[in-house]
Amino acid sequence: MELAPHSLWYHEEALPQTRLRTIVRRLPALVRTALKLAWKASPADTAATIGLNVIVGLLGAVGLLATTGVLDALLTGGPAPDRLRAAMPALIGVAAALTARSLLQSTAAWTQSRLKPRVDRLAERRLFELTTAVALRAMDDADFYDAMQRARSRGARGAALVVDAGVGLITSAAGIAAAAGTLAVLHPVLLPLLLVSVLPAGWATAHSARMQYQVIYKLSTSMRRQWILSDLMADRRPAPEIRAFGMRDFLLEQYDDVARLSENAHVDLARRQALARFAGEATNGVVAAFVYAALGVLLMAGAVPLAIVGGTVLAIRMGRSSLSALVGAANDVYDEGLYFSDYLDFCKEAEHRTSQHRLGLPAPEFAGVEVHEVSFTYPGAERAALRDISLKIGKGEVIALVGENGSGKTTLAKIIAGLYEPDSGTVLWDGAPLALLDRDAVRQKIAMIPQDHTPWPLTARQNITAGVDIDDDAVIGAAELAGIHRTIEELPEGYDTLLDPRFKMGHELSGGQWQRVAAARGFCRRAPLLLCDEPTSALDPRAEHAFFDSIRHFAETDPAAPQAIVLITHRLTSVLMADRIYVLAGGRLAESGTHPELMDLGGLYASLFKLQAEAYTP
Ligand SMILES: Nc1ncnc2c1ncn2[C@@H]1O[C@H](COP(=O)(O)OP(=O)(O)OP(=O)(O)O)[C@@H](O)[C@H]1O
Repeated sequence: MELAPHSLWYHEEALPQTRLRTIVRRLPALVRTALKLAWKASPADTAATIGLNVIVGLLGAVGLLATTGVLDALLTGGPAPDRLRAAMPALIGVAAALTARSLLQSTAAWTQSRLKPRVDRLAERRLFELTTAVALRAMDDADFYDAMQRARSRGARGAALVVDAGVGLITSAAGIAAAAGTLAVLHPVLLPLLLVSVLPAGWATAHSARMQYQVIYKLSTSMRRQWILSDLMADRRPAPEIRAFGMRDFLLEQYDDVARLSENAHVDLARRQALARFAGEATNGVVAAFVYAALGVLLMAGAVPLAIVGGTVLAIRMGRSSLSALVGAANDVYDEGLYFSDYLDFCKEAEHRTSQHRLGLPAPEFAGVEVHEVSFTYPGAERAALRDISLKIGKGEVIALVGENGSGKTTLAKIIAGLYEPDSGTVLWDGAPLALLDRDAVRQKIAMIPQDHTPWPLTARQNITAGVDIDDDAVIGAAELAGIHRTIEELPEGYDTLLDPRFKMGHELSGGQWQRVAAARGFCRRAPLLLCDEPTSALDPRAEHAFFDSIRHFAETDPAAPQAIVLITHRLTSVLMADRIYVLAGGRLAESGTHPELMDLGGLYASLFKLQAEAYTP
């Protein structure tokens, strides 16, 4: 399979939200949102950081005015000792203002650096609250996946960086206000000149940030693919297959393809950014020279008294550095704001895709599930995975879903479990439409042994309880039922053994053993409806037989046993005892009935069954 056409991994479309004007308009809202997040993370540190930085700015003005006072006293006529004596109070003022400024600056830096990890954690936590709650369908949507990747890789970190830049913006604004106040007293005409002098560099940095964001946006799919390939090449699970199939060169080629795309885009970006910087710096130098020349002319023309000259120069320098800091901070807010906007947009979209159905609760007694004319198509898929499916699962029944690969069995099970919402048709739980019920309450009534179970990097016990508070007896009971109790007991730390060899003391299980752990996780739930999606595909025949025997025994004897079981399997001998068998073909319901009825029908089921039976006949 060829996986590398660039159009698949590279977004060519325009990025309207990166226009400078749009972003400048969004700046206040971005800073406000980031500061709200900072406040939530730590009100004390946020208040201290902003308050201290504003005071630092004001102390700068006090220092400037005091310096002008010192110069004024020193440059006035009279004997030197008298001038020095007259300058003393202002000199003490300068020293006090500078010392207090430095101390407060260090304290502000400390409180600000305490904020960052807190905001980081809060933003990331929010992201994962949403990624674990969005409707499963969103996870199949490539656009949503890209947005999630952008929010994860840069966006969440952007929150703390926007907070930092926002604080920088406030700090430099306070510095400018201080310098502007001082300049207004000394010579106000210099202020607009200063503003003009920093604009070229400001434009250059904002422009290059925008170019960088555009490249990262366009590369987001290719970067995601690059990470996936990097993970595959440096992970232990695919390692045997890579070697056995000699896939190394092929994978490296695939990697080169996307990595080179990224490399070329970044090299080109570096060139364009350098050009923008050169242009900005060159213009900036010319404008700065003009500003100082204008000041020189004013001084020579005697427009400003000599005593004010020193203070004016210092105020210009302070104003200029504060303005550069302001442009820098605004640029950082803009730069990080682009990523933070991605994060905020993703959170909004994810909230939108998180369905909260809280209109009612499913009845405490399980009465049954009815699927009525359900159709479903995966996002971006051309063909429907399910078309007009209707079936019933009654209390006390074992229902089997069979059919060839891709016929829609797993999709149907996920719809019954409420993991996907059908495009049309309804699923009725105890007579009530699933869409109107409280999702969490419904999910507590369902246990699932999925086909694609996850080997969680947790202990054996946690792999079975899946985070639910369940007593040891129930855990052991479920493990016994799944036939994995003895294996777990023999592990070095028993149920407390970490099941992941990537960590020290971690232990690996075989494929069949993992499947039994997944089954134990399903049994442990003690839910009225148990959905088993090929629960024995990795088990040997003896184990498979024992597995179904123990489920039957469990269902007949244990009050905590499921009241209905849906079994998906390709081993048709396992469904002989089912109360009803539904046969799917190409997403449609082809046949239904008991085993004898379907055999009499002589249709798809009968032919599949005979085919399997023949395979065991010499
Ligand atoms: N996440 C997905 N996104 C898009 N299409 C999907 C997704 N999962 C399954 N499909 C498609 O939906 C159809 C039904 O798949 P499903 O997994 O339900 O079949 P199945 O009967 O369980 O197959 P198998 O016996 O191989 O497990 C298939 O054509 C498959 O390609």
